[in-house]
Amino acid sequence: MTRIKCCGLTRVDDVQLAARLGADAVGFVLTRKSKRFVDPEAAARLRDAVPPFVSVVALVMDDEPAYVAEVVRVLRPDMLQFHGMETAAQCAAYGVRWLKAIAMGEGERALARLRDYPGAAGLLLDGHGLGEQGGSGQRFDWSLMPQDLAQPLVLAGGLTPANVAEAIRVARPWAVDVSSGIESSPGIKDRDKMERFISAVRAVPSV
Ligand SMILES: O=C(O)c1ccccc1NCC(=O)[C@H](O)[C@H](O)COP(=O)(O)O
Repeated sequence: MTRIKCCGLTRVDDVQLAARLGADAVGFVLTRKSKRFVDPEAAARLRDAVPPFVSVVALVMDDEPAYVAEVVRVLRPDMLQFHGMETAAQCAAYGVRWLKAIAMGEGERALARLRDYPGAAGLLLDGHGLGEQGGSGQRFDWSLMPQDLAQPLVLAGGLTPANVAEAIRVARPWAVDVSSGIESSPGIKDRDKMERFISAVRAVPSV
């Protein structure tokens, strides 16, 4: 069964809907560089709407260590997701399990970076280019998804209700991550798109 993370949520209703529909994780974007930014206190209020057994992921991107520490203290996320140029040592500095996003926009050249984060709980392969932001709906060549890494891989970037089943068949990820593909505008999730996305993932037979 492919796990599902819905990212970039900013509203309690969207958090509750994602959980009700069966999302395994919800992501809050804590970096001020994002159109989906929520501050640590607002994210903590969203967290209070997350039921048991649904994971809370806090996304940061080249943010100051003191700010990331504040995010950890106020939000108490289950996991941090680093979306910038952070090193493995920087990601590991907070005593919280972490994911590292790898910018796959450069194609095959990006694959070398997958070996740089042995301590990550998982690697999230996203369609943006190095130094660019995620959450932009850019996809990459799914056939580049490695099948021989020990760490769980999360497929992200440009996934939609219409393409996610094919993406899973090609890339065979541990989990999928979606943001703009289930939105009506940045940070505002669309009920129908979210329902169709999660149904499409669940309809793919397990391998
Ligand atoms: O969502 C943002 O605005 C954002 C800003 C800066 C860094 C990362 C950001 N988002 C990452 C994600 O939401 C997802 O991990 C992923 O990129 C999927 O996005 P999408 O292609 O829109 O489905």
